[in-house]
Amino acid sequence: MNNFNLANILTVNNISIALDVLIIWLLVYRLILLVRGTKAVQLAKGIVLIFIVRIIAGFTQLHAVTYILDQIVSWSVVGIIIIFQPEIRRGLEHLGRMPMFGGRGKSIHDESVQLVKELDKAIQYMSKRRIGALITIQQETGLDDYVETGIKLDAKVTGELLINIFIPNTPLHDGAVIINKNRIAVAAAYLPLSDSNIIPKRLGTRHRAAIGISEVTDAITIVVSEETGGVTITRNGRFLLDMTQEEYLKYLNAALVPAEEERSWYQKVLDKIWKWGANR
Ligand SMILES: Nc1ncnc2c1ncn2[C@@H]1O[C@H](COP(=O)(O)OP(=O)(O)OP(=O)(O)O)[C@@H](O)[C@H]1O
Repeated sequence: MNNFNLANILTVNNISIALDVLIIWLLVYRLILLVRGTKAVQLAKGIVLIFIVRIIAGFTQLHAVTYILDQIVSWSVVGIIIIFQPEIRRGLEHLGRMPMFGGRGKSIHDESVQLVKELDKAIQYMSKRRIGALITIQQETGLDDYVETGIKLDAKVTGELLINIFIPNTPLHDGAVIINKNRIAVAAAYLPLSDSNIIPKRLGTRHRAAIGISEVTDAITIVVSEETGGVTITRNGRFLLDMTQEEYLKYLNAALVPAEEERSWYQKVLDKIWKWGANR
């Protein structure tokens, strides 16, 4: 009965199996976050379907179907790399920006502080003058489907540019600005409208669009109301209405600015190894 032995469970083999599962789980999780909200999801569903049919065909000994599906599967590796190229590139860029790869953590922090500063400049200006604005900041989920609907800018985020975009009766003012990786990807983008019935009636389509995008992605969206000048932030289907400057700055800093690096011991060791390698 009493044969429970921790040493038997914590074998190198078991630990490596657990690590294996954990790493795969993390990779799949990050992949899902990356492709959520993009057309890649439909493609992923198709791939899963092919795999299911392949397994069934294997069990039921449908040799011709198995052969064809095997060919498709082996060629689809090349296809996947081509089709998912933007997502793969984004993922690798993300990896490359990790602090241990060249210690760029500080500059990501500084860039985010600057982003919040520029957003604040624009929000203050537009709020005081009742210039309506809709700004969506991409997080983990890809926003490619919505970026496609806008007019490409790929410009540095500055308060002045944001203000200029939303000046009424100018070509870019209608729709949303989408910010990705601290750059304005597009202006005049169309966001999905929420059909939630908890949204106050006084809020129109600009706010519905901001809540809509927050329901289907993890993006953070800022709305400046044309009617009241009120500032609203939406995220994960929730909205914070009529925020003061202090409130939205606190929110944006917490959500967008990574903490100044408090490097753990293993990160310090990795940094040292990386720098040692780079200096050779
Ligand atoms: N689906 C959408 N995607 C992006 N922008 C949108 C969308 N729907 C509306 N807008 C923007 O919102 C503007 C209309 O705002 P509307 O007055 O209906 O909204 P509101 O929530 O009442 O905001 P406000 O308080 O600023 O008036 C449009 O001119 C357009 O710029």
